[in-house]
Amino acid sequence: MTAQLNPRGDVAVLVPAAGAGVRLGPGAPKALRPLAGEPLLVHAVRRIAAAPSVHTIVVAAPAADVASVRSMLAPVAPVTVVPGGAERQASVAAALAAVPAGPEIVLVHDAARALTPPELVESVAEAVRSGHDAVIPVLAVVDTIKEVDAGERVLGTVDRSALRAVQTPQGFRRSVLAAAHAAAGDPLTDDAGLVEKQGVAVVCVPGSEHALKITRPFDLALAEHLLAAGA
Ligand SMILES: Nc1ccn([C@@H]2O[C@H](COP(=O)(O)OP(=O)(O)OP(=O)(O)O)[C@@H](O)[C@H]2O)c(=O)n1
Ligand SMILES: C[C@](O)(CO)[C@H](O)COP(=O)(O)O
Repeated sequence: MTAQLNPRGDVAVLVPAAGAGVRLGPGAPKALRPLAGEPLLVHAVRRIAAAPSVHTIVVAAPAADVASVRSMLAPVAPVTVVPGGAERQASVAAALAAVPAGPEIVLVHDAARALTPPELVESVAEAVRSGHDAVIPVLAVVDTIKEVDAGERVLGTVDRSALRAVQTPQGFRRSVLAAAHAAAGDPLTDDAGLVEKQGVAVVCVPGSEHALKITRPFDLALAEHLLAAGA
């Protein structure tokens, strides 16, 4: 059954899904690879669509797969699909350009974080709604972190108490994200980085273990187990 989005919602979610997935190994573009029999992108969009505040979803798909992604997502939720770019940043910019008038909160969410719970979408959106210009979900860093030189010799141990591992969805006041992308230079790995460069304060909210980014084969295996356990 196709999920209905909320016409009175105030949130647009951009879903960059155009990456190759090199670190996952050879195969189809990562967002189209199966997890428990369905593409990662289907899992991701289903969870976004279940968040009550979501008004619009725009997916940036691999350019060669736009038509097939449209057909694939039609039974899941009403989405707009645009061709992505060579870098994540370009994919996000393409999706942002396709957001209709209305939503004043924009979230950017990796298709690769396919098991992200709808509650995290809502908590990031609510933090923006409450007055923050830019919000990122984070987890504490659990390993000891070493700084090393080019020869893998340890230079020192980093104080991890001030470090955070950053997830998506990242949430922004729409005008703030648009201005950051309009001013963007060399590609950065996340949208909060662009906003930081504009001098905008970025605040953290608690992330979710289920929002792991499926990057390497182990992550895919872990996601299979999490799904089997009810994620
Ligand atoms: N040109 C790109 C590159 C990445 N992404 C998306 O950005 C998200 C985060 O990127 P990552 O998980 O690192 O994906 P890949 O770039 O595909 O991974 P790799 O570096 O292993 O190829 C993913 O949902 C990916 O599809 C995108 O839309 N367009
Ligand atoms: C946006 C992101 O998922 C936050 O952790 C991450 O920065 C994507 O970067 P990657 O280099 O494509 O893994």
